[in-house]
Amino acid sequence: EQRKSPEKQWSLKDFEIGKPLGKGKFGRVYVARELQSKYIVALKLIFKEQIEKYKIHHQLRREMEIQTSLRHPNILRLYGWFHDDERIFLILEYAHRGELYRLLRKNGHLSEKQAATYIASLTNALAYCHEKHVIHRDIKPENLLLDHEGRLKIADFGWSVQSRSKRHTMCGTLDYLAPEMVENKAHDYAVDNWTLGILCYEFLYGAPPFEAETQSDTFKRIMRVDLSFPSTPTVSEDAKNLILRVTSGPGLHTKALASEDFGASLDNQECRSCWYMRYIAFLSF
Ligand SMILES: COCCOc1ccc2cc1OCC(=O)N(C)CCCNCc1c[nH]c3ncnc(c13)N2
Repeated sequence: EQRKSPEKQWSLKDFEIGKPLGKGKFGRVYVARELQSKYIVALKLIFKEQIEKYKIHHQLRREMEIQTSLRHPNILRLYGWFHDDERIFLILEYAHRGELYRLLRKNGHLSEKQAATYIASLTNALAYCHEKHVIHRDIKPENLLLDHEGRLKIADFGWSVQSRSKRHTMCGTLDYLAPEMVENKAHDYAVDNWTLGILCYEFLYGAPPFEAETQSDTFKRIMRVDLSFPSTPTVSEDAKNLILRVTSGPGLHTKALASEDFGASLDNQECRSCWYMRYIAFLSF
């Protein structure tokens, strides 16, 4: 019978390390070339002592299992991993044009067409994740990358969870968190939908809608959904309606969550959430 080839055991000697691509909370990312195939990848190095110190074994293992299982054009591939005495190495798809964040900061804000393209890619990637019961929970511009064709890739599923029930873990930077997250309440797929609205606002205006001097002020603004549209740059009514509709989104889902048969409703919740996401994708063209 066809024998499955044993998983190749990679090691550092299989790669030639290139320039650093950036430094994250738990590790650095480098461009690298696999010597045999000459294939260009990104290598993320995470020091084991950091994993011990921040006790992120489970989170990292869950993230690696999730990202390895996901296959979508807008989700950065995790091809495999290996480790030596002090480091873990993630072998990742390389995004040649780097972080969307830099493009946003360089241009100040994006055109509606560009914003709509990225939001549609994000929506499709998140709808795919939700169909596989994965909630990302930490979508922010730093984790959005662009490949050599300018196609959006979501990286860093550090806070993602395989979810069949309510989640209670507090995570993510405050700016992008939905009300039920900042209230540390049970949350579900809708939190990623909410973040789409926040990102859409940031793509079009150059800053997230609830930015404030202090975290507690941002917290209050999120809870009040205290969102307003500056007079410049000029943004179409359709785009504003999309943002308003999605940031009122948690209300829709929260009603379903509040119902005592939450578990049962989860299935329609999922299909509602996926329907909702596809609807957003349709709207954002
Ligand atoms: C536990 O970790 C899970 C995987 O997390 C990541 C995978 C790939 C990443 C970044 C990831 O996490 C975020 C992070 O480390 N930074 C914000 C610093 C580096 C920014 N990368 C910039 C970059 C430029 N071209 C790239 N092509 C592929 N991957 C890249 C980059 N970065």
